[in-house]
Formats: sequence, C-alpha cells, structure tokens
Amino acid sequence: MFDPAPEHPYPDGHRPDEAPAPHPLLAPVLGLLGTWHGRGQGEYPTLDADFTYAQEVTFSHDGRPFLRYEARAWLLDADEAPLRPSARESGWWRMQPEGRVEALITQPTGIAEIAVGQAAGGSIDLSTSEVARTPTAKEVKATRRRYTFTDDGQLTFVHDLEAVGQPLQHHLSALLRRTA
Ligand code: HEM
Repeated sequence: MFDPAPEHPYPDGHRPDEAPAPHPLLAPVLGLLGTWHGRGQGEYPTLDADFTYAQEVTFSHDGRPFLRYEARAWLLDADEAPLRPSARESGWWRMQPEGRVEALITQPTGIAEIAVGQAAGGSIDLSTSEVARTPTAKEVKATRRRYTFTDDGQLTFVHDLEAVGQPLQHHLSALLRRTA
C-alpha cells in the first residue's frame, strides 16, 4: 500500500506576528509579508502601446532568513476587465546583515536574475548583478526594482529594464494593497 508522506510540518508564515517566528534578519522586510493585489502601467519603446495590468504578489517565510516571492500579472483592457495572463515570476530573497538583499528570481520567459541590493526604512532597491537566459529567451541585460511599503498596507513597485537593445529605462509601475 502506498504510504504518502505526511503533510509538510513547517508551513510558510505570511504575517510577522504568526508562527513561525520570523528570523531576525527578516526585520527590514517584515512589512512585505502577505499577499498583495493591485494595478500597474507598463511601457517600453519597442512596444506599439502602453499597457495596464493587475497583479497578485505573495511574500512568505519558513523561519529561515529568506523570503519566498511569487508574482502573477494579467493584462487589463480599457474597462479594466482581464485580457490575458501576463508576466509571472518567483524566487527567493536571501536577507543578509544590515539589510543587504541577495535575490534569485526566475521567469517562464527563460530569464533568471540574480539581483542584489538594500532594504531600509520601508524600501528595497534591487539591481541585477547577473542575468542568465535560456537559448530562446529575449535579450535581457539588466533590471532595477524598487519596492516601497507603508505600515498601512500599501506597496509601490517600479521596474526598469535594459533589454532588446534598449538602455535601462522604465518598464512598470504598480500600486498594491495587502489583501491577506
Ligand atoms: C508585472 C510584470 C510585467 C508585465 C505585466 C509585463 C508586461 C509586458 C508586456 C505586455 C509586454 C509586451 C509583449 C507582450 O504582450 O507580452 C512586455 C514585453 C517585455 N517585457 Fe515585460 N512585463 C512584466 C515584467 C517583466 C520583467 C520582470 C521583465 C524582465 C526581467 C520583462 C521583460 C520584458 C521584455 C524583454 C519584453 C519584450 C520587449 C520586446 O521584445 O520588444 N517584463 N512585458
């Protein structure tokens, strides 16, 4: 008889005041824990038109000094109705002393980013130190991400992109609210 493994005994935590106790190195990013929903706008000089999107973002932890990160976006039409699935990515934010962040982020478009940066005072600034691409992925040379969160559950996100022969410049801006 097949004997399935028991349920995972260490579920992720999504709130700083719930089990498991967050690792002390997570202190500068505790305000990110949870699930966020919001909308954003995007542009890039190679695209025919700007676009509007919605997004769900989740940060969780298992008591060790890293965050699990997952983001899923979908495009919206002019009436804000869902148009089609868009970018998604997931990864790990490894927290270091003094709020230093080492992030690994992968996308189904064949891009894997290693980003490094700093978390302090409710904002996190990450810049790629390396980008790896699968053989058919588009050329992405660098990204810069800025996350800013407030105590009342608001998160802003700005994303700059150096890709497909274009210099580093604005690709996305979004405003999200914590929903869980
Ligand atoms: C919320 C997240 C994002 C959304 C909603 C989004 C949306 C879009 C859209 C709508 C396009 C036009 C092509 C298409 O319709 O699929 C596009 C192109 C592109 N995006 Fe994003 N994107 C997101 C995140 C990212 C990230 C994280 C990267 C890179 C690390 C990226 C890199 C690119 C590149 C390289 C192109 C192609 C440009 C071209 O070939 O002209 N995007 N994005």
